[in-house]
Amino acid sequence: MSAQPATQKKTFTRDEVAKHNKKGDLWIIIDSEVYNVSKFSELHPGGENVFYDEEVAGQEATETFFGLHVREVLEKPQYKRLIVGNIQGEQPKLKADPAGSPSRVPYAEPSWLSQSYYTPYYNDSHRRLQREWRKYVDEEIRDIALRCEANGKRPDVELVKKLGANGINAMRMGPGKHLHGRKLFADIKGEEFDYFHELIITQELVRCAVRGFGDGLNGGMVIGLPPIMNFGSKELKEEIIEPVLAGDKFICLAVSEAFAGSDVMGLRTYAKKSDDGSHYIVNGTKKWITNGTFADYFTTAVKTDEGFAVLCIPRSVGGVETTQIKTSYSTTAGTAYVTFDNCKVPAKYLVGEDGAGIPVILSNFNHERWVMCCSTIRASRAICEQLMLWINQRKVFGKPLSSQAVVRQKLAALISQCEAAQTWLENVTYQMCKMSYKEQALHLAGQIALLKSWSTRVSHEVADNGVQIMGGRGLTKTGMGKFVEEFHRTYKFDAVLGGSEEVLADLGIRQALRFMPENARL
Ligand code: HEM
Repeated sequence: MSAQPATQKKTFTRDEVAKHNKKGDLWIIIDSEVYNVSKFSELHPGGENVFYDEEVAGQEATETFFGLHVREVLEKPQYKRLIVGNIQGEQPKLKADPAGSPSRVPYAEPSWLSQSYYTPYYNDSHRRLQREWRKYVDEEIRDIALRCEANGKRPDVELVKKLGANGINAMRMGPGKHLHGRKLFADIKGEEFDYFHELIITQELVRCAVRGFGDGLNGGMVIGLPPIMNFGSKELKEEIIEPVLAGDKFICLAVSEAFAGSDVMGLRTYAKKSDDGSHYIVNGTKKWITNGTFADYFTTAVKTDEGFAVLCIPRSVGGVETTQIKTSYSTTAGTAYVTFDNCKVPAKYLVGEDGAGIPVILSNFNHERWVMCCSTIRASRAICEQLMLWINQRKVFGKPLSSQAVVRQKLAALISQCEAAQTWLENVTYQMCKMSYKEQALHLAGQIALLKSWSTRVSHEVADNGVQIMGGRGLTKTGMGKFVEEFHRTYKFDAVLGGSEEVLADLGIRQALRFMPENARL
């Protein structure tokens, strides 16, 4: 039988396929589907020769294929076109589950999403949000995310506007009055929205495994808008909040400088109030400002004659320059070096009181750190899923990698840490749901600091051992190890940003010492 045109799908016996085993007439079988690779073999990125092996040419190549490629290769239209038919009486068994489905790989989902498990925390509205948001992320966001991550361009403004229209941008700001009466994604009621809903939004987005894009997609809003919402004047709120939530304007938080990172007291950016009090003249620089390259507003920590203050500086006042910083993640995050050069900022852009800027900046730290815990813990789990898939399908010395005890030991340690981290996170989230903002500041600042500090230690273990388990592929930007490579290159962001691992560990213990009973003795 001669090679069929790619469009004509037929059924074949294995004996028929076996006859197409030479250059110019070359077929292989993958997952019961017959591929005509006669022409493709010359273009194959893995080389032409691999196809002429007698165990490959005209033969069943499923296991060989999955030892070397990710499934997504077969899902690309240019390769789907190579299919000429099926093996008689057989059906594909290895197709991906539909978009939005829960993963069936053990430990790939937090236990509340695993079959047969119960949970005290999540109700029907959480489950509805999770189902619909995962589908949306898989179908509407993932491809854009992969494209932007690769080309380094900012996330599509159209997408941000869609997320404004369906309520997601507002939901990412956490529970509160801004959600009451608003139309929200998955028909969640603003009044019932709690921190578990927010956790779901954050954790599901992380599954795309594109760290730069994740921060690029309004990361600046998540940390830059709360000071306006909590401390801004009525006029400021009216000017900024809705346009940002709608995706018409972009905002970022500008605190860290080349001179000062976690050491907020060392900031040098200075805002000099005019004699008539009508405006400030701002001079200084800011560094590592997420979304800074495209932000319209900069929620900026400054020094003033009164001490510290926060000014929400519009780019439009002039004198604001932003340049892209190249970091270890994609430039899609819009990370900027910002210079303020004699910016004349009207006094109405003061957020809170002049001289009382520190509480404005500090007030959102717990929430910001908790969001970072949500994402780093979920990203670590996603990597464990990749590792489970890898050890299951990769063969070494003729046996699956999973047959090596040392590999199982490593994975056991990683999965245990991910499980423990998620459980701790859910406990903290539950406390947040029960406590007022003030109570959270008092009782949870230390807990959240310790949780974030430990979560990024877990990420470190996952990244480090993930590469060891994947080998060279864990250091390669394409192919089977690409998510492990990306995680290994970017997990440190969470360990450094939002309070470094060591500073937070220390904060956790210092907070605890404040509560030591006076009569505590060994
Ligand atoms: C329809 C069948 C096939 C298609 C569409 C295909 C496609 C690809 C693509 C796109 C890559 C580069 C992407 C990546 O790094 O994963 C690749 C790499 C490779 N392929 Fe294939 N391939 C096919 C079958 C095979 C078979 C049957 C073998 C082995 C006998 C093979 C061996 C390789 C090797 C060794 C590499 C390099 C992998 C690496 O660098 O880790 N391919 N293939």
